[in-house]
Amino acid sequence: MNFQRVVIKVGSALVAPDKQGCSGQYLLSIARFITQCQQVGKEVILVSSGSVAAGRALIRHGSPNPSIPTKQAMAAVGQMKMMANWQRFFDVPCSQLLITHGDLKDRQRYINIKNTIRILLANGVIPIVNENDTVATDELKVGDNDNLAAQVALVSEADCLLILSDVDGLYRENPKHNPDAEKLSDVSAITPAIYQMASGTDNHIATGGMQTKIQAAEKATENGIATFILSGEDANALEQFGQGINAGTHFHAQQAPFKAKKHWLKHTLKSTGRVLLDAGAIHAVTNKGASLLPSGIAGVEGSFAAGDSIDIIDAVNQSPVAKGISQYSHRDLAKIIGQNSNQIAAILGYCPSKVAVHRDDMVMLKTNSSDVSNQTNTSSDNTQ
Ligand SMILES: Nc1ncnc2c1ncn2[C@@H]1O[C@H](COP(=O)(O)OP(=O)(O)O)[C@@H](O)[C@H]1O
Ligand SMILES: N[C@@H](CCC(=O)OP(=O)(O)O)C(=O)O
Repeated sequence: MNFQRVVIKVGSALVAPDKQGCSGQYLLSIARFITQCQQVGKEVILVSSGSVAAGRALIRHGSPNPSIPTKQAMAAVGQMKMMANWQRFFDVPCSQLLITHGDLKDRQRYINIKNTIRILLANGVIPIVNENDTVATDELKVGDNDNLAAQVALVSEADCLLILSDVDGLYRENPKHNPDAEKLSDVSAITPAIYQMASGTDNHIATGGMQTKIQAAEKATENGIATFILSGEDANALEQFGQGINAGTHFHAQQAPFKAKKHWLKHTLKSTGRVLLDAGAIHAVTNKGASLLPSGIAGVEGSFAAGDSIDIIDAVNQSPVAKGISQYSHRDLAKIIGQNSNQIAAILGYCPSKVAVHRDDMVMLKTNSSDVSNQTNTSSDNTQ
C-alpha cells in the first residue's frame, strides 16, 4: 500500500443501502480493510456520512424531503446510531469529530482539530468525522462530505484520500443514466472537461453526486494527496487496492504541493465581500505579485471585518482574479479606496497597514501561478 495516512470517505448509500437506518452490509468489508491497514502500520481516518439516513425512521416527517430542522434532528439521533454501527466492527476505540466549515476556517480551531487527530492516531484510536449537521447553517457548513473529506485530508496531512461510494469510479457520463458510459481509470489533471462529465445524484439521502467528488479530488491532488474513487459495495475493490491495484479512478497527485496557508485561504475560507479592481491594479496583482493597494480599488461590496476573506474581482469583466485577507473592514475600506496609502491615517484616524490585501495573504485564482509569493515583488508599496 503506497500511502502512510489515508482518509476514507464512506457515502450515505453504503451506511444506509435501504435509504434509512444503519446497515453492516458494506461496512463490514470496509472495516476489515481499515483493520488490515492498521495491522501494517498505516493510519486511517474515516469520514462517514449517513447520520440523516440513520435517524430518518426515528423522527416523524410528512414529506419525502423533510425541512432542515427535521433533518438536523434526524442527524442528531442518527449520528449515535451510525457511530455505534461503526464501533461494532472494531476492537480498537472509535472517536467522534463533528466539525463545520466555521471550525475549519478559524485558524485556532483548525489547529485544534489537527492536534486532536494527531493524538488520536498516535493512540490507535480511529477518528470518525462528520459534519456537525445539527448546528451547521448555510454560511457555516461545508455542505457535503466529499469536500469535508478533502479538508480532513489536508488538516490531518494525509497522503491518500479514498472516496468509497455506490459507484466504482468516474465515468464519462452518469452510469445510472447511460449504462454504456466509459469509466476513467486515471485522471492526471482535473480540467473543465472532467467537471463536465460529473453530474449530481439521484439518491435523496446523498449530497453532491460526482461533482463534489471531483471538487474534493481537485483540492486533495493539488496538495499532493493521491485520490481514488472506489466502489464501497465491492469488497474485492478494497482488497485489490490493498495490493496496489486500482479498480476505480485514480486522480494523480500534482507535483507541487500548495502551501498550507494558501490552501486554507483558497478552499477553506468563504468570502463575505468583494473588491473591484481597475486595470492597473489587476496588472500589478496578477503580473507583478504586488500587494493590493487601496488606490487600485474601484469598489467595495458585501460585509466583512478586518481579517476576513474577500474576493478580488476584475471590475471590467466581473471575473474573480484572486482571494485574500482584507486588512480593513468593508466600511473603512470604502472610505479609502482610490486614495494614496499615505492618506489612510488622515482619513480613518488610524493606519494599521498601507495595503488593503497583503501579497502573502493573497492567492491567485486565474493566472498560471497559484501562489503570488513565488513571484517577484515589484510593488512599490507593500509594507504592512
Ligand atoms: N460521471 C459520473 N460518473 C459516476 N457517477 C456519477 C457521474 N455523474 C453523476 N454520478 C452519480 O454520483 C453518484 C454517487 O454520488 P452520491 O450519490 O452523492 O454518493 P455518496 O453518498 O457516496 O456521496 C453515483 O451513484 C452516480 O449516480
Ligand atoms: N452529513 C450528512 C451527509 C452529507 C453527505 O455529503 O452525504 P453523502 O453524499 O452521502 O456523502 C449525514 O451524515 O447524513
